Amino acid sequence: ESNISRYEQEFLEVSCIGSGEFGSVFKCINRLDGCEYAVKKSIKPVAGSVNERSALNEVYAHAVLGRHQHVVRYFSAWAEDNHMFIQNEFCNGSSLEELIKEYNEDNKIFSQDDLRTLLIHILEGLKYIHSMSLIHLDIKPGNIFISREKHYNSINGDSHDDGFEDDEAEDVTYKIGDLGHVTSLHNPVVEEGDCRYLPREILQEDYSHLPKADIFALGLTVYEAGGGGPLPKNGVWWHAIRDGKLKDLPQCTRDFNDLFKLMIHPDPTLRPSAQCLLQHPAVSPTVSM
Ligand SMILES: Cn1cc(CCO)c2c3c(c(-c4ccccc4Cl)cc21)C(=O)NC3=O
Repeated sequence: ESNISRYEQEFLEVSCIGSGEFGSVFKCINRLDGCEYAVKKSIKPVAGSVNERSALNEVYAHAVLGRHQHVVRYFSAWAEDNHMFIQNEFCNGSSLEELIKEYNEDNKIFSQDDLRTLLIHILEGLKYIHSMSLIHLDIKPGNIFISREKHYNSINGDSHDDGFEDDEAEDVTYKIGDLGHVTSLHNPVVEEGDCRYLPREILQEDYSHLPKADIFALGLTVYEAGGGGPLPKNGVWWHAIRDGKLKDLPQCTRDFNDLFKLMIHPDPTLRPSAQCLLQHPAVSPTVSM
């Protein structure tokens, strides 16, 4: 019957985990499989509007991008009673934006190794997205979600509990989410992302090197996680960054700081690709045979 909502039928709503002009995101439990999901509920966009294109883009992108460890997994999308729903993988460790806020409040900083892990995970995700001739166009801390898995490896196999939690290891996985700005490399329809992470060439409507816009945004995202934020939305400092000027992060080496400058280079052709950065000595130190 039309008045029974699929959302209510299939999901138990646990809590609201985000809301904005886009709509609201809920942590839900699927009544059939008992798993947790993130379900975004938004007002159904007007047919033919920019919002509809963006909403359809998101679902097309998820459908094409299938499954990758560093891209938030998509399960389903549907429309009912003037709303649109998209059901994604629930990442239990909140967003990078929230984690950066916590670190700032607790006066903690990401170590260079933490930054390297973040960089590698998102580069792997971007390498996959770009390999499908797609561009994300809104890489930023608020669109990077974290999954944490606890592993209990029994130390040297003996069963007695020495009372220390050292047998608890925690794996953190960073995932690219929110594919609402994704566009195709070949016939790009650019919906600009957050201006704090936007390279100058996109503002000037030069779409000839779109994958490098994601590299630029990732460079500033990792820089911000390392304590380089908050990033300007406009003004003199916004332009200084687009001229390639970034203060060094004190916890990082010369090489790592130079990596940020390379990723945000004013000339997009001089920014390395995701594939190239993954082989950069400062990112994955080459094993000297
Ligand atoms: C605000 N917010 C908080 C979270 C939980 C992070 O620990 C979250 C998620 C998503 C999304 C999301 C973003 C864009 C489109 C659809 C969804 Cl479900 C939003 C999320 C998503 O796709 N998966 C999430 O975990």
